[in-house]
Amino acid sequence: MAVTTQVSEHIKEVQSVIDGSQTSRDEVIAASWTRCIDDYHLDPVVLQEAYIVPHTQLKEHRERLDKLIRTAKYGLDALYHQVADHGYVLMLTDAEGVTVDYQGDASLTWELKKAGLYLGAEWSEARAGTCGVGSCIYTGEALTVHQSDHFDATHSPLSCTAAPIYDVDGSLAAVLDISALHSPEPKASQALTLQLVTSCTRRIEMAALMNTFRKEWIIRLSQSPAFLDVDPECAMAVDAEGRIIGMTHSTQRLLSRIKGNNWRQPRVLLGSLISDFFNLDINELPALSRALPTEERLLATIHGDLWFAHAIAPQPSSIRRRKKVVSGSLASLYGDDAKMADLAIKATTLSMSDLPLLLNGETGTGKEFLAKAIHESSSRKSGPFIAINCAAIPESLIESELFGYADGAFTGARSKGKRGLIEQANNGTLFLDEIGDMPLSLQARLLRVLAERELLPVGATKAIPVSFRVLAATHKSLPELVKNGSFREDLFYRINGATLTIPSLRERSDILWLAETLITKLVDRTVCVSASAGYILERYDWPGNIRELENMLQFALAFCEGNELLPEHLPEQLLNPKRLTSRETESAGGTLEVLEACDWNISKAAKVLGVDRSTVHRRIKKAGIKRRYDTD
Ligand SMILES: Nc1ncnc2c1ncn2[C@@H]1O[C@H](COP(=O)(O)OP(=O)(O)OP(=O)(O)O)[C@@H](O)[C@H]1O
Repeated sequence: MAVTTQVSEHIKEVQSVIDGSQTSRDEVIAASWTRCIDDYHLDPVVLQEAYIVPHTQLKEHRERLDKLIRTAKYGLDALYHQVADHGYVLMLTDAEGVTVDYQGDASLTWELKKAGLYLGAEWSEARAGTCGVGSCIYTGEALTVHQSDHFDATHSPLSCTAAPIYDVDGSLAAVLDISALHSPEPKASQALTLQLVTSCTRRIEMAALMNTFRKEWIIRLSQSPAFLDVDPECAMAVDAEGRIIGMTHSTQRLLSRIKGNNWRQPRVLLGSLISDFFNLDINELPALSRALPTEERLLATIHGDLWFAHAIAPQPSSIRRRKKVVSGSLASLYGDDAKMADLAIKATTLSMSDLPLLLNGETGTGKEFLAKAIHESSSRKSGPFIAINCAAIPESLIESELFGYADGAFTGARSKGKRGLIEQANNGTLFLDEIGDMPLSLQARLLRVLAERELLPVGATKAIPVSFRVLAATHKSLPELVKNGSFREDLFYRINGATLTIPSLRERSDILWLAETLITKLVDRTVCVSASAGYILERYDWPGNIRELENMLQFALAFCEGNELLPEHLPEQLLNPKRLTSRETESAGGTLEVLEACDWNISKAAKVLGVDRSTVHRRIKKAGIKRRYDTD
C-alpha cells in the first residue's frame, strides 16, 4: 500500500504518544495505542485490511449468539432504520469481535466489505488495533473511535461508535457498533450516535432479561415515574427466596455502587439477597406491581436513595408435555397444572369403560364440566348427556322427574304420561349431581334401576329396559354420609366404580390459563390478563372456584374497555386481603350474611358466594334458616 503523507503523519503521532509525548487524543485512545504496541505487538507501519473469518467459523460464531441475535432483532432493525439515511452501517459482534449480524446499504457492499464493515469481519484490538468494537470489548464501555483514532491508518476513514451488550449474568456477550465510511471531522459530531447505540443496547439487555426469566420476579427501576413503564434504567430478576439471579448492565453498576464494589466483578452480586441492596422484603414485591400508582411505588436503597420501581410477577409456564396423552374435551379442561393433568389421564382411561364414576370436588370446581368431557370421550358420546341436580328438584317432584309416569298416573291436566330423565338418558350418560342430597326413599328406587337396568315409571305396571352410564357428583364425603346413615352403602358401591377428585381452584397452578380461556368464551375481543391482575387472581382464595372466577371475569370485563385486564377492573373483594375464606362462606352465618346483604335475592347471593342457586337453597335448608322471602 502506498504510504501517503497523511498516513506517515499518523504513524509518527502514534509513535510519539507511545514515547510519552503530550497528546490531545482521548485517554482511552492513547491507552489503546499503547496496548497495540506493548501487548499485541502491532506495528503502525504495517497496514492491514480488515480480516474476514472463513465462512464455517462465522457459522459457529453466529450459532453461539443465536438467541441474542433473535432477541435483539427488533431493536437492531429499529436502530438501523434511524441511522441508515446518514450513511451508517450497523454491526453486531460477539465478545471476540467477530461480526455476526450486519445491516448496511446493499449498493455499497463492495466498498463496505473492503473497509471491513461486513458480516464475518473480526474487529478485536489484537487483530485490527484500536477500533470501535475492539476497544469497546477491552474497556467494557461505550465509546467512539473516530477516524485517525484508529491505530491502523487503513481504518482512518471510518468513524465507529460501539456499546457493549452484557449477558444477564454480567459477562460481556456482544458489541453493537454503528460505523460510517464518511463522517465530519470533529469527533463531537458522533455524540448523538453514542447515545443512540447505548440506549439500544440497554433495551436489548432488558429484552434478554425478560425473556430469560419469565418465571421469576422482575424488578424494573427508574429515576422518573413517567419512564418507569416505557424505558426503565435498570432491571433485575429475583428468585422466590429474594436472591438476585440476573440483571442488566446498568443494574450491575448500580448494585456495585451501593456495595462499593468494582462493577467488573458481577459474580459477587449474583445470589445476593435483594434486601442487601434495597429496603425490601421479597414478600413486599406484590406491592410494587401495577396495583399501585407509579408515584407510590418507591424503593429505597440501603443508603436511602429513592427509585421508582415496578415488580413484574412470574409468568405461568406453558402447557406440559404430559398433556399429549390426553386429548379432546378432557385436554381442554386445564392448562399447566400437574393435579389436573393426572386427573385427566385417569379420566381418559376410565372414559373408555362403562364403569360408574363418582366425581368429588368443592362447589364450582367443574364436576359437571368434567362429566360432560368424560361423556364426550366415551363410546356413548353420540347418545344424550342428561344432568339431574338432585338438590334442586323439590322432593315431591323428584320421583316423577327421574322415573317419569305412566298415562293416567295423575288426575287432571297431567294425566298424559311423561318420560322421566333416566329414560331420556337411554344409550347415553346420566349425570346425577349433588347425589349426596338425594332422599333415602329415592336412593332405594335408583339402586333398583342401576341393579336391574330397567325402570318402572310412576303408576306403570311394565318396566322399561334402559342402558346408560352413571356419573355422580358431590361436594360431600359420601363415606361420611354412609357412616351416619343418610346414604345407602349399597348405592354408594353401585355408583362408585372409581372416584375422581377435582382440585379446588386455589390448589391449581393454571388459574391464569383458565382466566384467559374463560375470557375468550365471555367476549369476542382479545383481552389478556396483566401481570399484576394475574398476581391478584393467583393469590385469591376462590371459595366458589371456577364459577366464582367466571362471575368475577364477567364483572371485570364490563369495566375493561381496552385489551388488558388490570387490577382496577377487579371487584373489591379480590383487592381486599380480608376476603371470605371457603369455610366462612360455607357456614350458615356466612350464607345468611350474604343473603341479607342481597335482600334475599337467591340469584344475587349465589353470585356473590360463587355457588349456584341450588347450593344456596341447600345451605338454607341445612341450617334451618327461616327465609323471609326470596326472589329468584
Ligand atoms: N375446565 C373448565 N374450563 C372452563 N370452564 C369451566 C371448567 N370447569 C368448569 N367451568 C365452568 O365453571 C362453572 C362451574 O362448573 P360446574 O357447574 O361444572 O361446577 P360443579 O363442580 O358441578 O359445581 P356445583 O358443585 O356447584 O354443582 C361452569 O360455568 C363451567 O362452565
